[in-house]
Amino acid sequence: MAMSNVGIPCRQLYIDGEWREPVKKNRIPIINPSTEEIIGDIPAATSEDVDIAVEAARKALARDDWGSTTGAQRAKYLRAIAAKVLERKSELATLESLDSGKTSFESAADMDDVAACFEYYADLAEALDSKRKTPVNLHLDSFKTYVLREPLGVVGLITPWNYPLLMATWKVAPALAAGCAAILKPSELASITCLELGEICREVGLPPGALNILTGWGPVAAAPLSSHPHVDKISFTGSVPTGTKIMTAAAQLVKPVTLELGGKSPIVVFDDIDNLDIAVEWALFGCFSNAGQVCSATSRLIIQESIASEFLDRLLLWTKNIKISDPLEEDCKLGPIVSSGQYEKVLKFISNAKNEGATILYGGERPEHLKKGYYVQPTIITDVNTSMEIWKEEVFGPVLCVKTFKTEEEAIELANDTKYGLASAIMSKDVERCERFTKAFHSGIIWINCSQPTFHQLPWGGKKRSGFGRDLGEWGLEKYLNIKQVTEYTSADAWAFYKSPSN
Ligand SMILES: NC(=O)C1=CN([C@@H]2O[C@H](COP(=O)(O)OP(=O)(O)OC[C@H]3O[C@@H](n4cnc5c(N)ncnc54)[C@H](O)[C@@H]3O)[C@@H](O)[C@H]2O)C=CC1
Ligand code: BAL
Ligand code: NA
Repeated sequence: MAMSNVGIPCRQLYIDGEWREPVKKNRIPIINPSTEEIIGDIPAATSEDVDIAVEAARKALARDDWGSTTGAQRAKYLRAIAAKVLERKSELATLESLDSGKTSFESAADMDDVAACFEYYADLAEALDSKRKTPVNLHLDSFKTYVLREPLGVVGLITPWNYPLLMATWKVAPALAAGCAAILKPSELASITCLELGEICREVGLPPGALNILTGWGPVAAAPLSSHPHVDKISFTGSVPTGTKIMTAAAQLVKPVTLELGGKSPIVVFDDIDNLDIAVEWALFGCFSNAGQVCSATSRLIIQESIASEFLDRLLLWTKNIKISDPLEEDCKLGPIVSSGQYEKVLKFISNAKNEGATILYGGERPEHLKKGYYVQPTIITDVNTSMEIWKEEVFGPVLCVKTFKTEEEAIELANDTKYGLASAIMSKDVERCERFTKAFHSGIIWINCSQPTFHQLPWGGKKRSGFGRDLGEWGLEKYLNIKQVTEYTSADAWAFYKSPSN
């Protein structure tokens, strides 16, 4: 097994620019999914800590050192954070792998993306200064009007474990760029790197309270954010049931939410593709990267009947070639599932599929050479029908289900046959067909001749049960801004709607 000499830092909650022990002093063990061993612990916040953090955030907004900053000043903090992430890249990537089971390659790529995302929102923060006040010309002599873009206020950012620091960054970077004060609640299954973000913020001198980081159990440490009267918005990435709870709690206060939830995304492969292996690799990457724990994973392969048999043969060869190992081992391409709970859940999906009559073409079990750790073989399931659970529900593991089609109409019907609407992919060399599918797919993200490449300049989010609102790009910044109209009466004349008593 690959050994790591990176120590797990022991941290407290990051509140008001300092490390603070949680009021109830509880901690949660950190489990390395590759060894099943406890490798440290994280603080477990409760509603008492949430109250303290919200108060710190409110004070930060009221103080000049954060509340009156220009975008250019905030950009300096964001760039300093990006630089520190890169400085600590190798250590942070190892911590991410130890905590979540991500392969070292994927963790390192995440850290690059984290730094690039902070840099990107630094640019947008600077650009905000010239857009902060936009005059609107009504062509009236008696009125002067303009629109202000202001920070929305205190925002609660609740994030998952599949890309722990990256998903946090997708929310933290734009929230800080906008000038909000934020409370980040990462997943209890993988919080280490998010706590290190606290240390980085402390080191770069981010004003106290601008970002607070509370680790802990969702219902205890995150739910109070959704129902807190002084939290102005929730941005969430995670499961549909939790998203529903957050929206329900927030609705009581008419608090805006952004929800980035699950998916069961299709990848449609046509027989006109030039190169089978290239398409096979995208299908593989689309469902097995990050061990399939990707909200946008293209976990339904919809393949044209005429090439199905040849395609599946190649897919099988490529799948057998995937190195499954401790995520820190060189060339590892598939690490463990994040936790025992998620591991059991994935295996249950596979056994349910079998019981419902599907065929496990490959995988479906623990790899023989790995006796410990939450490892699942990359799994390909055929003989699937559209009423089966495996066709309908998000697995969040390396499990691909396959269906064939004959006509374009059938393909699009199968692709959209889902309650989710996050992403859709098409593989075809017919440009017009790709355009037709781009229009016909019911989702927020379309991939043409690829699956999963994600760029922080582009909007990220879905429709239907995959949620609403967008992370990333300029859309990811807008949602942390309050749009305020200002209307000034500039005439010296009376308004003269009422009859003046002095006449
Ligand atoms: N869209 C995505 O990227 C993700 C989807 N999922 C889906 O969710 C399934 C379950 O994974 P979980 O870790 O249990 O997801 P989850 O949705 O429960 O967890 C995500 C975040 O929500 C928090 N949370 C939990 N209960 C909460 C509550 N009542 N109020 C506010 N926040 C709460 C958690 O602490 C965590 O920070 C996965 O199998 C997968 O299908 C999970 C992670 C990411
Ligand atoms: N590609 C990362 C997006 C996600 O799984 O949330
Ligand atoms: Na962990």
